[in-house]
Amino acid sequence: SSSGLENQIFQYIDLHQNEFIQTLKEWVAVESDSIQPGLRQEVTRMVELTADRLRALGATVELVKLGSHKLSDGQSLLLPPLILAELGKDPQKPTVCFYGHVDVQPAKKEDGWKTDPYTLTEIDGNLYGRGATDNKGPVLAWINAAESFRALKLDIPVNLKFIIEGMEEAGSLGLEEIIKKENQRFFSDVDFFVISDNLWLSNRKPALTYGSRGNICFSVEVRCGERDLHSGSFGGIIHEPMTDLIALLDSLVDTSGRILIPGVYDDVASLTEEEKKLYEAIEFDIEEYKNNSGVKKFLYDTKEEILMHLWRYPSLSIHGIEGAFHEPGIKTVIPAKVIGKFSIRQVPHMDISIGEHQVIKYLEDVFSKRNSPNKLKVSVPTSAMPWVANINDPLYTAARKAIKTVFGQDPEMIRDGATIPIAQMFQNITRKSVMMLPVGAADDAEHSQKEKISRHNYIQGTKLFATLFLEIAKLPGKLQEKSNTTTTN
Ligand SMILES: NCC(=O)N[C@@H](Cc1c[nH]cn1)C(=O)O
Ligand SMILES: [Zn+2]
Ligand SMILES: [Zn+2]
Repeated sequence: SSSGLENQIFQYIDLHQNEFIQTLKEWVAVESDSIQPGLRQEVTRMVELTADRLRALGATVELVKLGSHKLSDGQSLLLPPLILAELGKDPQKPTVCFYGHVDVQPAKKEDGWKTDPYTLTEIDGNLYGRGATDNKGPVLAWINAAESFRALKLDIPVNLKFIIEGMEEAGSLGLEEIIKKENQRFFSDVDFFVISDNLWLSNRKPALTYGSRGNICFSVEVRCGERDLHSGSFGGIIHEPMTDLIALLDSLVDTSGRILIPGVYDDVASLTEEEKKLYEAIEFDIEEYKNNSGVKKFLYDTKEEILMHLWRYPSLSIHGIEGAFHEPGIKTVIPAKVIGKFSIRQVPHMDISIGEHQVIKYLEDVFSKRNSPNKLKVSVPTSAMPWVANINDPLYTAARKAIKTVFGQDPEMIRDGATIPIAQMFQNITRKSVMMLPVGAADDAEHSQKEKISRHNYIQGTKLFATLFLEIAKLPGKLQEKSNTTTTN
């Protein structure tokens, strides 16, 4: 149950919910798509808008330049700056660093959205819009939580730090270098890292996340010449790049979802009896999860198999083909250059560099058997490591308590099938505690045409973060440890 202080904060949050939603609407209106080069300025504008909001909160904000990156056509494009901000610097208080991203996946009304993706629209308690749950809503919920303390003239019981990026959906370009560089400076006094960039496993039951899969993204280019050709004048007498590419892509997974690249499963962590029991104990409604996807049948029928194939086994997905004719209608062309995009979600203890090598070698072998004179080029634009944390860490204890207070129930302890590149970077580079605390529900349709966050989850999420500040401040040991360090220094 909640304390008087918590009730005061909750009441403030409830009373101001429409203002919090209005800000989310302003953020969703910015088309901060980090994938399409033409929208890069909007991502930068979104980062600046976020910086303004943090300054209004009283935070000190640094905008760190990340340089530029090379596009597949050789052009170089400026990366949006990264935000490092801090609010409070009391050596007696623990320091919590929050990570979030304000870039979004691409979205167009024509993709099949019922509402305009960049106009946050409330229908039956759900707020639809690109970025509503991934990740603008959760970032704002954290800011709203801090703002509520300040508006009530209450002391925030923890020091807050923020790292907010604008390139997450494109693979967190430039991020790792900064974390390494700032480890001894900006991150040196951070005690806890909190990431809120994933979803619950259920539509209603809150969750706490202690692991995520990594990802290796591949680009497979097949080219026959400089320009597209008329399929009447050349069809039948040349080796077509698209035919080669489709054969390559078709060689990657079998109909049971098994990856066909030799060696890919070799290093995957073996399943212990103890781990097996974890899956049995989880509450997971297969029908609900299926409904959320809109798909009639999954590759697996049992809860245990489904969860293991999302969390602890690798998967391979084919995302698209650049250069392929994809518009409605007919265009009788032979594309001269096509680039297939696929990725492998990596799990502990797979090795990225071995994985890359195995995949490239396999594609070259398959291609060589086709006796095609076309040029094959395989590259790895981005990769990220999987992450698993220790759930006995005090940070998880604080979060469990906060969840119980706000939602009246214990969280499901889960891992995530998606990738948050920064999770493993934080853990590996800083050696501090890292936790993912989702506020969105399983039916939020991240990356899809019906992305939403419910009003309930957005507002309760704001309360959850405010409660987490209070719970972290109550953790034993930390204060003492900190004041000891201060005295000895
Ligand atoms: N909400 C997190 C998310 O969607 N992350 C992306 C990150 C990524 C991985 N490879 C390229 N981008 C994801 O697809 O998991
Ligand atoms: Zn995200
Ligand atoms: Zn995402």
